[in-house]
Amino acid sequence: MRIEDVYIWDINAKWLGINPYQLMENAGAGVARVIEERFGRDLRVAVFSGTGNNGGDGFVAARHLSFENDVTLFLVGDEAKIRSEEARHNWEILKGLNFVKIKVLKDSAYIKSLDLGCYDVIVDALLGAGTKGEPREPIRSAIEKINEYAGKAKIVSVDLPSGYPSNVRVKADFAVTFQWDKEEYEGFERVIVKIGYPRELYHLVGPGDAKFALRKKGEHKGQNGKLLVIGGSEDYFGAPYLTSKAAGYLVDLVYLAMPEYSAKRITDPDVILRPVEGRNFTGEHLGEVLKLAEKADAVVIGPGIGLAEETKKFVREFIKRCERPMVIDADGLKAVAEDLSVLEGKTFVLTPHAGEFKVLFGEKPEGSLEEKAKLVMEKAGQIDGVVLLKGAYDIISNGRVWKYNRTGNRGMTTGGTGDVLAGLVGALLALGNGPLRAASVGAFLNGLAGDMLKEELGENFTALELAKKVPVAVKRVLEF
Ligand SMILES: NC(=O)C1=CN([C@@H]2O[C@H](COP(=O)(O)OP(=O)(O)OC[C@H]3O[C@@H](n4cnc5c(N)ncnc54)[C@H](O)[C@@H]3O)[C@@H](O)[C@H]2O)[C@H](O)CC1
Ligand SMILES: [K+]
Repeated sequence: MRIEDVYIWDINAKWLGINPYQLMENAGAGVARVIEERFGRDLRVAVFSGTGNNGGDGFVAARHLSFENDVTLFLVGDEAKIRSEEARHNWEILKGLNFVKIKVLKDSAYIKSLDLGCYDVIVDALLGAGTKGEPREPIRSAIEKINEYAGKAKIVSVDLPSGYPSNVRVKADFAVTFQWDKEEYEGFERVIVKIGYPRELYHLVGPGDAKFALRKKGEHKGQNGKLLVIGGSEDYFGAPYLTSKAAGYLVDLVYLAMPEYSAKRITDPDVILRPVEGRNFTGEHLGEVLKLAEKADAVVIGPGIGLAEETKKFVREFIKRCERPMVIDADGLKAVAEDLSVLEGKTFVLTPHAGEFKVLFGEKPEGSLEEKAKLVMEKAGQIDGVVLLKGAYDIISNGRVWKYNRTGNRGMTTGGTGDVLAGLVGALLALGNGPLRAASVGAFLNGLAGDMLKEELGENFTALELAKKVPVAVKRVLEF
């Protein structure tokens, strides 16, 4: 688990109804419990809190410790800067207590002259996962002051030693970190306390994942993703259009390569058409379409592309030569099913429904969510890529972990929602997300748009309406 997962889990926990106050209470209580387990009671404790949630954990720990210990809380910084509701809530409680002494150290002048010689334990709740760069004043002076007592007082850091990973960091005896160890942490002992996360959070895709996936990379045109959609045939033009329309809400530029025979049916200015000669894709189009892919950040291939032998060969040849992350969807999956080796060394997401999964891997996913997830994980591992199995609960795996998405409703069975999904996954790849996150968040947004449509129209809506609902779903996520 990485530090970034902390924020994703917190948002997803909130989405499950676990509020940040509970997490902070459990975090602070955990710190207090470990301190008393390790050092006993009747301690003289100095808690140093910053103005972020790391400090908030310190407020909670100070309150819990005050029950059987002598506690002084040093707020380092301006109390007006205490940011989150849950930290402020715990600060206000502390200010109302006589049995916790509070000293506000607004700037480093007050810190340099501090004498901490009388304390048995010093709690470092200055900086945590929200640290950016070298510690700035007055936090920096507080870190240096605490370090004067390393080896004399016991020093316990909340979540991580403040200042980590810079060299100006608290010399803690250990850190009490939350729920799980983080792969970025090293060089200090960690004691892990759980703060109430359910197992669900390992697997459930939520607004936390989506918020991270939707971060815009740059301000200039084209920096926020360019997607190439390859699809359409003499029989279908709607599918690749839906894919392109949906993607257009997330990335700057969408190019749609399709046979000119059906391309003339597309008049939407949001989609940049790149028609190819004839009625279906064939090997003769390979060179020009690979060139188009070079100018894109990601590719979706398959929607409405048809099952002509020549076309399936084109699809396999294209995949073999394409150097961009790809979504392979719909008829493209059937082309790939005939020779999975074309996927070797590629970055890709396959987006089968149960029937296409069977065509690809020879067995239909059956049984409980976990049983299906294990099968998806096994197959994704075999082809070393990401498989998004669409269903009432979408299941996503990269062969090592598995996620599931539970947004969406029966209205999504209408034709074309898979095309919309492929567009969202492709767009998220083009925004720079890895295939697991792109597939997971694509499924989440697709279903969320469907749920928002259902609120308005009931369960009868078209895929084009679904595509047009994407920006509202994105807005809902960013406001969460
Ligand atoms: N799920 C969990 O693990 C939980 C963790 N909790 C605690 O929350 C902190 C993260 O809180 P956050 O507010 O995001 O950030 P910090 O408190 O770490 O710091 C932000 C604070 O500090 C200022 N700041 C940032 N960088 C610097 C710097 N280099 N120098 C000086 N000041 C800096 C910034 O302006 C903010 O004011 C996590 O570590 C846990 O302790 C939750 O309480 C419970 C769930
Ligand atoms: K800390």
